Amino acid sequence: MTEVADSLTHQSTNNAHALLGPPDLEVVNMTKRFGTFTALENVSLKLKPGTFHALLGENGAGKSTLVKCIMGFYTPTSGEVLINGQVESIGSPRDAHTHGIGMVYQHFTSVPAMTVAENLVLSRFDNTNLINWKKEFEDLSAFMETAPFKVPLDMTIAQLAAGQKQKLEILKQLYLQSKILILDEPTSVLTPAEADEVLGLIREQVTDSKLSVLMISHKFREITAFADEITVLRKGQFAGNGRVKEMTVSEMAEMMMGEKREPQKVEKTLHGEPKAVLEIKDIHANKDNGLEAVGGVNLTVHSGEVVGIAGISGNGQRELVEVLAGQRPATAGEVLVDGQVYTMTRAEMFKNRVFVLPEEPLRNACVAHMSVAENLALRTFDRPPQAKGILLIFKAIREMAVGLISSFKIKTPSPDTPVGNLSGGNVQRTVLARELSEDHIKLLIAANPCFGLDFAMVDYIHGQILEARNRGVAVLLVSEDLDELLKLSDRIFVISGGTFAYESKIEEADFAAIGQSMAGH
Ligand SMILES: Nc1ncnc2c1ncn2[C@@H]1O[C@H](COP(=O)(O)OP(=O)(O)OP(=O)(O)O)[C@@H](O)[C@H]1O
Repeated sequence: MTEVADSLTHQSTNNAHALLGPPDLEVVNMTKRFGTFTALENVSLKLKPGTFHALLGENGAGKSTLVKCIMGFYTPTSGEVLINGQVESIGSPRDAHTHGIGMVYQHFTSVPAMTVAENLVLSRFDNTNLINWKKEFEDLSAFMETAPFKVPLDMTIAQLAAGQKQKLEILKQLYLQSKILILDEPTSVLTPAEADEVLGLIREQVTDSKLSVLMISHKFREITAFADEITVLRKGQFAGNGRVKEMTVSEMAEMMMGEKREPQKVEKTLHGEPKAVLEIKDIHANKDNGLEAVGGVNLTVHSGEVVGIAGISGNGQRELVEVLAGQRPATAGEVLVDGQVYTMTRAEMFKNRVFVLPEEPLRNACVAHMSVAENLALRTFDRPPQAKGILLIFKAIREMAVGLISSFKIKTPSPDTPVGNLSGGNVQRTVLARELSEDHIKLLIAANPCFGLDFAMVDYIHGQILEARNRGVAVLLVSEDLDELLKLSDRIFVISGGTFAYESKIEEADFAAIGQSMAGH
């Protein structure tokens, strides 16, 4: 295809979409089975043009399965998608795109080494062989002029902060002329201020009838601030819907859980004389590309204390946690536990009773193709009672798994299901169950422990962390959720550019100063 013809084809598809407002989207009696397990049963939902619709439900309720059926990632077992009243067969995200439907994921999908402009052009579904970059750049500049947020076209993705990356993911969909945006927990990597900014700008597009939005969210604050309507799923079935203005948060929560639940409150209590448990001394560590990620940090966590580390992702906190978990070498400095040099081997972790909840548990703390029971046993499989005779092993592993599945309410078809088949929140529960169920923890290092969990589970985990603290456990909590840090921490640090930019006792913490340090000012 010639440059001109190619460019014309692209423009004509764009223009066809651009002139129209969002279509009416309806899901009718959608059912999706995985083998004998029914993840979604007869669910219907209406997304009226120019509305902001939130999709709620506990972990494993079927939210992602529903949107994946709409997007054509999954073929529904039965049920239909209607667009402007017409039954449409959507067999792939490309089909969804031709109907103006686009999805923004929890995690970024742009190519880090390429520029914003290159990523935008690459995201198009046309089979472009030849790209006229001069023309593309002009078109992109014109698009950026009218876009609700600005991201510099010539910067590489690696240079962008998390907030800008998420804005780019949304811009990509606007560039593709998507009229229906499906957002899967879009703010989980943003600070509260960034989340409000991004959702506020999307809300304006919805109010102007340029977009419709279907957003999966666990955050009631965002739902009440930005959404018009909700649909609630429970155990794969429709549990209710309604207009946000006419509902209270506890009514929404009740719809999700099927029962009224009061939030659990754990008070902080004073523990005996605090002892230094974890001492981090001038630790340096590199990123995967060899550049320095952690530039010399010092920190002590005492028994009976939660020390929080706030920071926008990409400021060295991931690498610091990986050093502490024995997954990345430190280039300088040392770590002490109970005053002794600590080398993070599995044997030392066991001896010192150190427990780690890393980020992205499916990648860092699970073996995706192994069963839930095997993953729950990863810490203890080589110790009695799980390691005597071969039969006893399986029996003990299974018994332990059944107990943990029940107490941590892990939604899994069976203990033998591969952990990779569980919903995101239930993978997180599996790792939490394994790491928090031990009675004898001395030091707990947790990175974003509540990422992607529903409100009831967040409440439960917060309670577990505080109870551990009250028992005298030293807790290092690394989180991108400031509300969580302010609620749980006794002292708070902000990491920015690989060093601590702020430190305070929680009673004296200054919210504005924390925000500014996070932003690197
Ligand atoms: N590919 C798959 N194979 C087997 N079971 C699956 C598969 N995908 C999802 N499931 C199951 O379907 C159920 C619904 O999962 P889904 O991911 O839709 O939940 P969700 O509401 O999005 O949860 P979360 O809030 O935790 O992301 C879960 O019990 C999950 O284990």
